[in-house]
Amino acid sequence: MKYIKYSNGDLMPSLGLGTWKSAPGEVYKAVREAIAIGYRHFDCAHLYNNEPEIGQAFADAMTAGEVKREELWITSKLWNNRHRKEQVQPALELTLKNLRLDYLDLYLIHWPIALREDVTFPTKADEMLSLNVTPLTETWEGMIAVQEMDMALHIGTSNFSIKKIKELTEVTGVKPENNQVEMHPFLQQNALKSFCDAEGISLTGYAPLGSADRPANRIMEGEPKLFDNKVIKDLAESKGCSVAQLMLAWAVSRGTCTIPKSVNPARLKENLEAADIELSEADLAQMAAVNMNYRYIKGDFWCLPGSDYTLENLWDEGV
Ligand SMILES: NC(=O)C1=CN([C@@H]2O[C@H](COP(=O)(O)OP(=O)(O)OC[C@H]3O[C@@H](n4cnc5c(N)ncnc54)[C@H](OP(=O)(O)O)[C@@H]3O)[C@@H](O)[C@H]2O)C=CC1
Ligand SMILES: O=C1CO[C@H](CO)[C@@H](O)[C@@H]1O
Repeated sequence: MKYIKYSNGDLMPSLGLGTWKSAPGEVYKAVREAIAIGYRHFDCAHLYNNEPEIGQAFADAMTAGEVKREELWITSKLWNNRHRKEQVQPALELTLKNLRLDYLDLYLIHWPIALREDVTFPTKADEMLSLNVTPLTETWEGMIAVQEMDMALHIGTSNFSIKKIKELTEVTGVKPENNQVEMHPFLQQNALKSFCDAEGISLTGYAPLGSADRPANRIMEGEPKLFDNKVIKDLAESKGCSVAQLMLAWAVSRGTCTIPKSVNPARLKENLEAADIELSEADLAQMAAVNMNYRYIKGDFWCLPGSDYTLENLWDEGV
């Protein structure tokens, strides 16, 4: 396993397990199996509605002596309807209770979007809060406070643009330590990566395999398919690995972290083993050429008519 080093020396395993869409009833088994075969990094979120079951799996694995808390890297995310400064601590307390933990390794602001407290997913503009009313810098101050209380050892953002990261840093003087964004061979995030590399901010890539199990209404007809790409397929064949493994090895080789989701024992193993596949400069150059800045999770679901959220001010620097 490769690791990403934080400024205090903490090490985040470069490959972790995603848990969005891992359904209650199956996520417990998946997490136990993952721990048993060597996963040590788990990506969670309040939104995923499965933190209690994941917490049970952590607790049982620790009781069984399979792993110690300090050997695990556990990330979770603040949902959009708890963006007021004073809401951050109670939101994190609930996540910690559900996950049966005393602290998180990393806590992220899930989206640069603010919602009314009683709304999980908005269907109309008046369920959203303008960033002029609930600015991201206010949410970030709440995140800084929970880090100071050691409830989260590290804090960061998700789905944040360069512009929004700069704004947080300029206003509060505290830089996010990690930004989690969609990233895979079709969306290589080169500008964001150069910025984060220069600033010492680690990047985690979500949907590293293209998120084929996302809700059907989020799948565009005719969208490009990573698993059908000839360059990726040929290179995987020449390396003697699967297409999924090549994409994960690519993410790890370029110094980013990747969090593929699976609830299938064979694929859990296949994905974990990808972290140890070495790619040459020539392999990386071939993969670089596959980029098409294609985003599967478009964020258009936030852009409700009458709200002040648009795709332009969500992504700032473009897709
Ligand atoms: N911060 C954010 O806004 C977001 C964060 N995320 C995080 O990122 C994680 C990963 O992204 P996600 O959207 O789940 O999508 P992924 O790109 O990880 O794809 C998951 C799909 O790929 C399948 N799969 C897994 N391994 C393989 C393999 N080796 N070969 C072929 N198919 C495979 C899974 O099926 P099966 O389970 O049956 O193996 C599932 O259908 C999430 O689970 C979540 O933790 C995701 C989206 C947004
Ligand atoms: O992590 C996530 C999973 O899916 C959600 C959408 O349905 C996203 O909002 C979110 O970022």
